[in-house]
Parts: sequence; structure tokens; C-alpha cells
Amino acid sequence: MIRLEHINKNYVSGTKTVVALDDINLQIQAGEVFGIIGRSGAGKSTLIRMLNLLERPSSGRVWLQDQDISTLAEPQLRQVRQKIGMVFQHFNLLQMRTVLDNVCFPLRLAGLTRAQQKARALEVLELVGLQDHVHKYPRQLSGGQQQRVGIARALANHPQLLLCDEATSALDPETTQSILRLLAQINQDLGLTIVLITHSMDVIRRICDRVAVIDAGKLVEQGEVLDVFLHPQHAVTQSLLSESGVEAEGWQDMAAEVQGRLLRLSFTGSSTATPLLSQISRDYQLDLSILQGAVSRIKDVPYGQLVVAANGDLSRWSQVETLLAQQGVDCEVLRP
Ligand SMILES: Nc1ncnc2c1ncn2[C@@H]1O[C@H](COP(=O)(O)OP(=O)(O)OP(=O)(O)O)[C@@H](O)[C@H]1O
Repeated sequence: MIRLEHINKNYVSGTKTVVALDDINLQIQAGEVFGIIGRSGAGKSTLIRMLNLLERPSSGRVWLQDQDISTLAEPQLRQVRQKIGMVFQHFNLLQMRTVLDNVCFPLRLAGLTRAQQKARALEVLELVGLQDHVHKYPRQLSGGQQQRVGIARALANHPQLLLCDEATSALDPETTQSILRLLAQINQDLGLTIVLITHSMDVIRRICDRVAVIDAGKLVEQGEVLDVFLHPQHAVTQSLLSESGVEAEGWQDMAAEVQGRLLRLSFTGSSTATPLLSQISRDYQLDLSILQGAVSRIKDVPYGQLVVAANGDLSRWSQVETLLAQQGVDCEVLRP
């Protein structure tokens, strides 16, 4: 759908050059929800703005379907941008215009008549659940409702791609959930490709199919959300996960106090509901103590991680490993 090829972006201010993006290669598939996560200053905003060329790369190419859009002049780019909607952290609504007029705005720029603008605006406002608020002004709406207007405006021109720039960062947790549910529904019902940037692993966990981790302008890790959550490779990914409380970490502090073989067990899907530990304990006469645990969901898939100490006769350990593998549980030996 959209592909970044060897993208570099430098900002020069005075004698200083800031390398905001360093050789980024990224491919986003049609129909997926793709999350980009990183710490403050990592380059997330610069990266998402490359996808609609609100920022031009210092070098490298941006492909939308089979077209290299990085070489287009502004007038052609404006046409391409009509197919790429964008949602902003602080909504960016016109305060002196009604909800309806805010959504009509991009349709007017696209050359639709007033009647066509109104018909389409009402359609997308209904889609985001704001049909009863069309004549209000932004200041009369809650933050979540304002973001719904932002989403309706972004959807007005039937985009193929929706970019969300920290779309839920200014919202409280409950409103964040309702906006994330709306984005997931739009992705499913309209088949719309969504790219979002966030500093929250919770946002990634709730709606993304794939994730890329960016650190100091470099893409340090990417993959399916489930794989990255269960087997994070890069130190930044590991610390973002452990801060978000969705990874079973912190076991090191307790490891010295317990004896036996230390294991990290990763469960997904139906294996999270299987009483596997009691079965192993009973059948192999092992004492199992849980040092750390986290159980959650990635999109609709339950998953969990447990750090467990196993004590007793470990001579039949290979059978335990076979049983775990048969049940789809990944077993990593943290201490033999
Ligand atoms: N217009 C600019 N001029 C100079 N430096 C810039 C400019 N925009 C961004 N930068 C720098 O580029 C780097 C990446 O910034 P960017 O805003 O993309 O990061 P971010 O991950 O989105 O951060 P945050 O989460 O805080 O918004 C930072 O060091 C930032 O200071």
C-alpha cells in the first residue's frame, strides 16, 4: 500500500544538524492497522508526516501503491493527499465553524457542490456517532466528540489511508478506548488502512496488527504485535513493554531468593485458559512457583506470560517441554 525506501530526514538549524530519521525502510500492507511507537523525540511525528509528505525527506523515496510520490510537485501532491486522511492529537478543528462545516471543508476543497458536501458530511458524521451534534461548535463538544469530528473530516474524501498522529494522547483513558474502538471498526467495516503513532504500548496492543519501534531516528524493531510483545528483541521495546505492565518482567529481583529452574512461559489464544501448570505439577511431581505474571489481550487474542520456578526431579524435563510445545506454550529457560 505504502512503502518508505531509505528515508533520511535532517533538520538544520544554524550550525547544528539533527538527524530525525536515519535510513528508514518500511512497508505497510493494505487493510492493516500499523502502529509506530517510540519515546519522545524518537522521530515518530516526522515519520508519519513522511507518509503524506507534509515533511519532505532529505533523501529516499515514498511509494503509494506503485507511484513514487516523493517526486511530485505540490499541486499533484494535494490531489494525492485527498486519498490520505489525517487525524491530529489536538483535533485541529476550525473553532468558528460548526461540526458540519468542519467536515464539509475538505469536500469543498475537493470541488464538491454544497449539496454534495452536506450529504457526504452527514454520512460520515453518522458513522462516527455525531448525527445529533452537527450544528454545534467544537467548544460545545467533549474532547472525545471533537476527535470524532476530526475522524469524520479525515474520512470525508473516501481516503485509502488514515494517518493518526497521537490521536488519543489528549484524551482520558475511557475516551481513548471509545476512539480506539471506533478506529478498529472503521478499519474492519471500510477496510481502511490505518497508520498510527503513539508512545503507548496499550494503544498498540488494543488495535494494531503490526508495530514498528523507532529510537533516535532508527527503526529498531518491527513485526506482528503478538511476536513483538512476546519476544521483544530491542532494549527500547523491552523497556516500553515493561513500563506498560504487559510483560512479565521484574523477575530478576526475585530470582536470587528462589531455587530451581527458572522459566518464562508465553501463552496465546486458547492455551491461556488451559490448567497446564497444575497438570505438569501433578504428572511430573514438580513444585512450580509463579514469580511474575501478566495476562492480557492483543486485539481479540488473549495472551500471557508467567515467570515460574520449577523444583524437584527434572530428569523428565524434555517431556514437559514437549507437552508445553503441544499446547502452543513457548518456554524460555531463564536459568537452567
Ligand atoms: N522542524 C524541526 N526543526 C528542527 N528539529 C526538529 C524539527 N522537527 C523535529 N525536530 C527534531 O527531530 C527529532 C524527532 O522529532 P519528532 O517530533 O519527529 O519526534 P517524536 O517522536 O514525534 O516526539 P514527540 O513524541 O515528543 O512528539 C527531535 O530531535 C526533534 O527535536
